[in-house]
Amino acid sequence: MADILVVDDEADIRALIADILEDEGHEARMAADADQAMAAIEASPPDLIILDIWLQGSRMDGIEVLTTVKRNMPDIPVVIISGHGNIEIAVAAVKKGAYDFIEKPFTIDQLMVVVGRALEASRLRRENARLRRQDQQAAELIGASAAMSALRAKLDKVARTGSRVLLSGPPGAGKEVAARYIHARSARADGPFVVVNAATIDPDRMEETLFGRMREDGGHEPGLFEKAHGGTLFIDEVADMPMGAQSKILRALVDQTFQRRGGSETVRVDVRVISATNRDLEALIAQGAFREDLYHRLSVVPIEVPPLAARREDIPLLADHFLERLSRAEGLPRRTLSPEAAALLQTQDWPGNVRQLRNMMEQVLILGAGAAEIAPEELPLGAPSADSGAGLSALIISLPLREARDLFERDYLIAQINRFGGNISRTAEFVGMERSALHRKLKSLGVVTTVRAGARVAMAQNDAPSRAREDGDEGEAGEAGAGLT
Ligand SMILES: Nc1ncnc2c1ncn2[C@@H]1O[C@H](COP(=O)(O)OP(=O)(O)OP(=O)(O)O)[C@@H](O)[C@H]1O
Repeated sequence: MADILVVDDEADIRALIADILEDEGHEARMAADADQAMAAIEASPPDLIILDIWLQGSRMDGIEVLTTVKRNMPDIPVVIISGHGNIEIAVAAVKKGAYDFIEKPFTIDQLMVVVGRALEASRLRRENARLRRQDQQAAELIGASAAMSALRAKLDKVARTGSRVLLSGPPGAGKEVAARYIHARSARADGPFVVVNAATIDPDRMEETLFGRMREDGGHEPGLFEKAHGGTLFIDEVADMPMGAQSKILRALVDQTFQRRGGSETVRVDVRVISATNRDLEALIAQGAFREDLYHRLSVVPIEVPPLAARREDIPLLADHFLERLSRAEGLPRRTLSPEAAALLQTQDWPGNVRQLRNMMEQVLILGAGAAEIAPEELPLGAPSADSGAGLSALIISLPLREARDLFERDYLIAQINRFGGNISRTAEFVGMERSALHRKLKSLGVVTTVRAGARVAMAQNDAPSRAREDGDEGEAGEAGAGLT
C-alpha cells in the first residue's frame, strides 16, 4: 500500500482518481491547488504524486509544483496528467523530472499501469540507495593511527586507477575491508563486488566456480568472473588456488577472456581483480606451489595491511565502533568502554586482529553485566603476554606518567609493608630507602597503617595521593608510618 497525493483542480476527477487508488488498496490524499499540494507534501512526503499540469486559479501551475518537488524531494516520483493535445508540455515535464505522464481521458488500467511502474521504480531506487549505503559501511576503515592513515592514503591512490592490487597481512587484519574500500572509491563503485575464497572452494570445482559451465540444455551457469563484470573480483586466500585454476586465471587477467567449462565460446569480461593472502607467496613460488608469472600479474600494486598490534592506538576507536554497530544491530543498550578497559585492550597482542576484537566486543555486549560502562573485569582476556606491557594494571596504563608513578609507588609500598607485617624498618631495608625517607614518602602518598585482627596493615588513606600531600591529613588511622617499628 502506498501513500499517493492526487493534485487536480477539478473536484470530480480528483475524487475519481482517489477512489480508483483506494479500490486498489492505496491510501489517497487530495489537493486542489499548488498551496494545498505543497502543504500536504511538507506535512508528510507521499510515495507518489499524481499531478495535473493545469491548476486553474492556483498560485503555481503543475510544472512549477513539479520543479519545486524535484528540487526539494527528488526521490518522490511524479506522474503528470495532461489534457488531450498537450503532449509537448507533458514531454517537457518528463524532461524536468516527472516519472511519466498520462493523457486525459484515460482508463483505470492505464492509470494503474503507470502508478504501478512509478512505485516499483521508486522502490528499486530506494533499495539501491540502501545497498550502496550498506556497501559503503562495509567498506568503512576505522582507525586514526599513523599506520592506518598511511594505509588509507595508499588505498585512495590505487582506487583511482584500475590496477590489480595484492593485499597481504595476517588473518582478520582487514584485507577484505580494504578491498571493499578500494572498490567503493573506484570508477567501478556502481558495479558488483564479488568475493571468492580460494581456501574454501573444492579444488575440483574451482574452475567451474570462477569461469562457469555449459549446461546440457545449451544454456550456461555464469562463473564469478562473469558475475563481477563491470566491477571487482576479490580473490581471498589466493595462495590456496590450485595450479590448474592458476593458469586459467593468468589468461583471464592477461586478455580478460576465458571459456566456460564444457564450452568453446570465448567470453570477454571487464573485471578488476584484487587478491589477498596471509602467506608468503614468494616462498610458495620457491617451492613451486604458486606461479611466478601469476604473482607478478596479481601484485601490480602490493599493499600490506598491518596487524592490530602494530596500531594499538586504534583499538579503543575500533572497539567503540563495534559496540555501537552491534548494539544497534542487536537492539541492545549502548555500552562504552571504561578508560581502564580500553587501556587493558591496548595491552593485548590480538593474534586474530580486528576480527578477534570485534568478536570480543560482541561477547561482552551479549554476555556482559549491562552497566553503561564496561569494566576491565568484564573483558574475556587470557593471560597477559610478557612483552606487551599487559602485566601492568589497566588503571595504571590509563594515567599520565606522574599519576601512574604515584599510584604504582603507593600500591607497591602498601604491598611491601603488608608483606613485612607492617614493619617499616624491614620494608625500608628491602626497598632500599632510609626509614625516615620512607616515612615521608608514605605520608606524601597518603598511606596509613592501622591494626586489624591483631596485625598491622597498610592501606591508602584515599585514592588521591596528591590530596594527602596538599593537606597533610593523616586520617583516622592517623599514623602515616609514624611511630612504627
Ligand atoms: N579498519 C577496520 N575498520 C572497521 N572494521 C574492520 C577494520 N578492519 C577489519 N574490520 C572488521 O574486522 C573483521 C575482519 O576483517 P576482514 O574480513 O577484512 O579481514 P581479512 O584480513 O580479510 O581476514 P582473512 O584473512 O581471515 O580473510 C570484519 O568484520 C571487518 O569488518
